[in-house]
Amino acid sequence: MSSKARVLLVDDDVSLLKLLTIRLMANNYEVTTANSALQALSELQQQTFDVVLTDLRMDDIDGLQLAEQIQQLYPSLPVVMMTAHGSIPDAVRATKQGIFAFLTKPIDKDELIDTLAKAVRLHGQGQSQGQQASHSYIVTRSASMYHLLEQVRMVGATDVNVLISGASGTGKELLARAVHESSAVSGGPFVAINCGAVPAELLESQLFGHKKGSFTGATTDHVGLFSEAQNGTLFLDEIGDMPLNLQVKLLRVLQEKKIRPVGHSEEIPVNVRVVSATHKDLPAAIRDNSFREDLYYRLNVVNLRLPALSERREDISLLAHHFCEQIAARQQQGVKRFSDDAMDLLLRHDWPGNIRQLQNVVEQVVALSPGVLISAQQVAMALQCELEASSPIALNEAKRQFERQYLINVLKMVDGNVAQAAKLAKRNRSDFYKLIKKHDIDVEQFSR
Ligand SMILES: Nc1ncnc2c1ncn2[C@@H]1O[C@H](COP(=O)(O)OP(=O)(O)OP(=O)(O)O)[C@@H](O)[C@H]1O
Repeated sequence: MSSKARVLLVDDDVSLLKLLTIRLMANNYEVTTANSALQALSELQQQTFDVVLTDLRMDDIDGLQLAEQIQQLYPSLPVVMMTAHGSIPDAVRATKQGIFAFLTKPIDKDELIDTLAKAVRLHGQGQSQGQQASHSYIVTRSASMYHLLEQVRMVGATDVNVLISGASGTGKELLARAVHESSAVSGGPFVAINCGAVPAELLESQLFGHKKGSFTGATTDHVGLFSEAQNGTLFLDEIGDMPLNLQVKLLRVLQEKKIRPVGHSEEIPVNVRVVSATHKDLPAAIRDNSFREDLYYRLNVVNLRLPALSERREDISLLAHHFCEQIAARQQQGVKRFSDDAMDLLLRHDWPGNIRQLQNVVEQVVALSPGVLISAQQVAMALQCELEASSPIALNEAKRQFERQYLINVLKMVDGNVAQAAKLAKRNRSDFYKLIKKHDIDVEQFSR
């Protein structure tokens, strides 16, 4: 993203727009112009800004009404108002409305630059309207997310365990990082594990470590993730998938703040903040006895619920633009933009896969758009592909995919040693070889 502060300049006097643009660009601002309040509101949907500089008197919607809208939609975005000489009553009204400052025309160059610099610095510490200073990587303009980030800031000051709930792709890992960043252990490591993606029999050693020779495949000592996260945060994603026997062990670790690596006789003290997340309904899992109630209360001292993207539609355009900027920065290209029709399609979509799905769609359309402007047709095609990709697959195909992933996970754990992998999977070696062959897996890639 650009390091220049971004100004949205609004005036229906085109010659003044030109003059101020030159002045601001000469002072290292990135300027976008709008010759009406309506155009300004449309720019605000497409892009992020650090400050809005607007004229008071305009034809359709005047500067005060525009400021009112901005305050409702982007409460942290400062507005600086330009007024004609003599219109002080309006200007006073403007200050009362919480407008950052007013400048009297003809605009004094030094006062202009000075005021804008203060606005950018003081309001949002240089963050754009979609972001909050302390969580600059969480892009949002939604009131419910601001509320959530405020809760993150508050729990950050404590050392309580936090459970994040939310559908897949809503940003649970990002929020867990935000908890870590705002905590007293932010200088320590942030270590994440997806409890659902590791075979149950290996999860214990992944978490607590093991001693060489403590089980088949344990060819070296292994430092577990709790030790890796010492004096930092351990993020247990998909905690609802943790097997019951391990839930008991985890509960003990949380109570006693000590771990016992597999095969070790001694316990090791640990100082780790645990943040966990799930897309499952844990109270329902407690009712059907697949999740322990005592562990639930230990983990869920504070619950942070991430809303689905469809519950914060005001974030769609902002996130879409944010992802375009990320791609541009990564590929060192100019930023592509959505046509109005294309944005309309994004705004009307339901996003069952949430932000991750939006990110995929933006990646696709940016890659396939020949010009700077992304068309509605391209968005429609990408959404159709996503729909096809997310339609349920046949049971046989699902089994095949699971089996393949299982084999890969087990082989990874034992650095590609087929004999050990076969033992872990409780299969004889030749059966295991047949499975590897069936799935066309290259074992070599797992050996160190
Ligand atoms: N508010 C946000 N601002 C910017 N990027 C976001 C935001 N929320 C999510 N993302 C991005 O969307 C992607 C998905 O987010 P993340 O992995 O945190 O979701 P998740 O809920 O943990 O997903 P899953 O349940 O599939 O593990 C990531 O690339 C993340 O960086």
